[in-house]
Amino acid sequence: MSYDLIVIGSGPGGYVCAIRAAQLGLKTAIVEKRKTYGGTCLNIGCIPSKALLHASEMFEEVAHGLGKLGVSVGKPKLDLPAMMKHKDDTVGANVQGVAFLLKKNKVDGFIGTGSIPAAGKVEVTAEDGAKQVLETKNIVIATGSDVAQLPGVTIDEQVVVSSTGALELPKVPGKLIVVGAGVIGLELGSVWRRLGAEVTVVEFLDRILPGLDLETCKQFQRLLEKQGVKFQLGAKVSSVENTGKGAKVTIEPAAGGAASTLDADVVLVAIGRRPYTQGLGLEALGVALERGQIVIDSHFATNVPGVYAIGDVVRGPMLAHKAEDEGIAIAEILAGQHGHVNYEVIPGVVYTSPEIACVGATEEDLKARGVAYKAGKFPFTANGRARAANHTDGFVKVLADATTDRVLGVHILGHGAGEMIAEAAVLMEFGGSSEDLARTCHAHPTMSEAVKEAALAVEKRAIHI
Ligand SMILES: NC(=O)c1ccc[n+]([C@@H]2O[C@H](COP(=O)([O-])OP(=O)(O)OC[C@H]3O[C@@H](n4cnc5c(N)ncnc54)[C@H](O)[C@@H]3O)[C@@H](O)[C@H]2O)c1
Repeated sequence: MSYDLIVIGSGPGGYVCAIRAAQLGLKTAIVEKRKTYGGTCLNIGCIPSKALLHASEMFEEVAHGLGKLGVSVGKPKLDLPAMMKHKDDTVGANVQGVAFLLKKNKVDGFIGTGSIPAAGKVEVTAEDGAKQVLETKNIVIATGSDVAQLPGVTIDEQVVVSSTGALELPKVPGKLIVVGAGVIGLELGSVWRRLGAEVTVVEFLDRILPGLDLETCKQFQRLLEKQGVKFQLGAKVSSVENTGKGAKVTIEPAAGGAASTLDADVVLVAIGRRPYTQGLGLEALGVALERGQIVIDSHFATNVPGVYAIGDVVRGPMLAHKAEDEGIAIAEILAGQHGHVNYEVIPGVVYTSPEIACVGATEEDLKARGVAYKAGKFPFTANGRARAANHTDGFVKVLADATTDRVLGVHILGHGAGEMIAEAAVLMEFGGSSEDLARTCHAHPTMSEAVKEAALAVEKRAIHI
């Protein structure tokens, strides 16, 4: 049998691509190395981390947040195995959901490692070594990314862990050192800090969350410090000595100077992720790579006819929803339609407490590009619903083109920011202005009124401040 499309990798990019292709009538198969579908995101990334982030936030809320609301429940007790079961059940339900969807859409699933011996052929090697070769017109590589390693440091997932091990710790570490103040470090650092660990984040740069709006990140860092997270910025972790029971972490000032050491029970290495292309046979096939990424054109095509790539293995942010949109776009292109991704409007969310959510340009981006802009800001302290819910930390910032008023970026620090950012993404997708946002009726009382007020503030006419 010959397929129209074989997708290698069943993460959010791959499985969404396969489903969309099948919807459009392409005979589609998907190849997955893990025993379950869903890739890093569903199995060991976005979904399990959100289960632990939610559960640990509830734990902290009960411990510190309810008294002020007049709800007295005494000191909460942590049942870590139950919390882990909630996480595992969440993952289980999600991966089964994907298996159901693939079956419903008549996508053939092959469990095994996929490689490409030649254009038009995908070899699947099962766990027991059995091989089969499938024929196909098109191949989409959606093999995602893997943890970036710190040179000379071995991740044993017990003492020195990646995000995978940090989702599975059998007990709360006394001292947790997080290497890297990126999204993973701050999300998983938050989980274990809330459950009782003393958390120190060591970051090479002089700021946290590189790439996100600086003002938002500075205020966020202050909030994390108030929560008890310690930061060493401008500091590079140069080595980690694993003693079996704990670790000694050597830190050097990024600007040079004398090294110091910190002791930890667990060290989380969260210094980024790298495209995962090993074992696909890309070198022999002649697929062009650049800095580990598969090179594609604007239609996701590699230099080898019939071979395409999407998601974390190609350029752009390593985000599940970016991969999903690329998966849909390439499926539509292969079905003869005009699939497209608007890279200007890809939201990003950091699922901490409070959350950070953003879409579009930062102030730093606009300054670097020499774009004249107006900024409107509105704090949650001035929002009635935020006060009622005791969620007054943070603000909304709307950045609009000074000449056309078109919204170029929205940045939110606050409870539920990840949900609130969606209206900004829709507005920007339609090329909306701050005036459009300001004149859109927002329900009262809601946190999202702060988005409208920030839009009003662009023209200095916010009402509630
Ligand atoms: N909520 C989300 O959207 C989400 C959640 C998890 C992961 N992700 C994605 O996964 C990818 C990986 O996340 P991440 O947090 O590992 O990486 P990251 O690239 O976001 O951050 C890594 C940080 O580590 C620092 N660093 C590097 N080497 C260092 C060293 N030796 N010592 C000290 N600091 C060092 C870097 O300066 C950087 O700030 C990212 O692309 C991220 O977008 C997204």
